[in-house]
Amino acid sequence: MSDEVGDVAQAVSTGRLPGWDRVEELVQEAHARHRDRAEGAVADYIPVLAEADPRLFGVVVAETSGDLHAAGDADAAFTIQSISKAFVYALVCEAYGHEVVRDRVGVNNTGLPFNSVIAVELNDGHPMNPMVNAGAIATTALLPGGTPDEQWAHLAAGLARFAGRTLEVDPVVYESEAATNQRNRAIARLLESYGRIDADPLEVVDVYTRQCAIRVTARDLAVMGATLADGGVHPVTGERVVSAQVCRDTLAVLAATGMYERSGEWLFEIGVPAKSGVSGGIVAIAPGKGAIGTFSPPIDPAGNSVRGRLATAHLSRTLGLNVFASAAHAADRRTPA
Ligand SMILES: NC(=O)CC[C@H](N)C(=O)O
Repeated sequence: MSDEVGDVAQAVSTGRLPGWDRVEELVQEAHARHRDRAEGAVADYIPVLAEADPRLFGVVVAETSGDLHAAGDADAAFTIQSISKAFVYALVCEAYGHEVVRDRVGVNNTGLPFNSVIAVELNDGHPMNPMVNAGAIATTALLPGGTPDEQWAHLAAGLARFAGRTLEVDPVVYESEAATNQRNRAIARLLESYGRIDADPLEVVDVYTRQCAIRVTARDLAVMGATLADGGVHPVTGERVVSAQVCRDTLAVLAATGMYERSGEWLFEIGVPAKSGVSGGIVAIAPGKGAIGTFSPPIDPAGNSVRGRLATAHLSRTLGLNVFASAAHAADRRTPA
């Protein structure tokens, strides 16, 4: 029996996975083991992101009980970037429900980079995937509100409920991206040309650019993710942010598409739904248990933080978070020792 399968067997009899008794130590270990990794490069296509300190590295686990465990630069602020897509998606699902969002935005991986224009063309203008730019822009366009300001207010209030605190926009990152986001504007115009966006595309891109510039910490990401893990109830404030069904739908989409064209590899190796952003954040969600928030600016070619991936993999393995591990356990029970 493999260690992991053995851990799950023990968990079934004790009600708690063994790693959780050492969670504090394991978070420190995940940080210490990967602190000195030098692979990856800081994103520079948004000019100001290139100034990020590549040594920053924070790791936080938030349990659905509200207990938090942090190591390293857990409170360093950075812009949420694409991780906003997961939480805005949840807000839009909450407003319109499963069918509407599935039909308008889609739930499949495009298999192409997050800012691909070809992906839109290949699918008759259907964005397909809410976790890449085209789909996220189409999702933001659906936010409740009659004006961009009202839509922004809905978005900002929703993300604040996920975080349990008010989140600010980083004006420098917002300006830097707003001045250089011609590609996202082109994607929005393309969606418009296919009749996939009803609102003014440039106004939608402005709200989208602002949502990407919201400042968070690894601690915020862990807590926001733990709210999804907890069926939509914030583990610290106790507030219901979205319904349990919305969490289920959002986690399914993250599993399929949250790590861009590496989503399959991520699920295969690490086994938890997750979302990353180009500034170096990752949130990984263990349904019913909690979430891991990591931050470290150097990213791989797909746009996923290198140290964040390694730390999340370590914690998923040692805490027994892989959502498919119970299948291994079921098989093991039927195999005579
Ligand atoms: N992958 C990302 O984090 C991309 C977000 C970035 N704001 C963009 O639209 O290009």
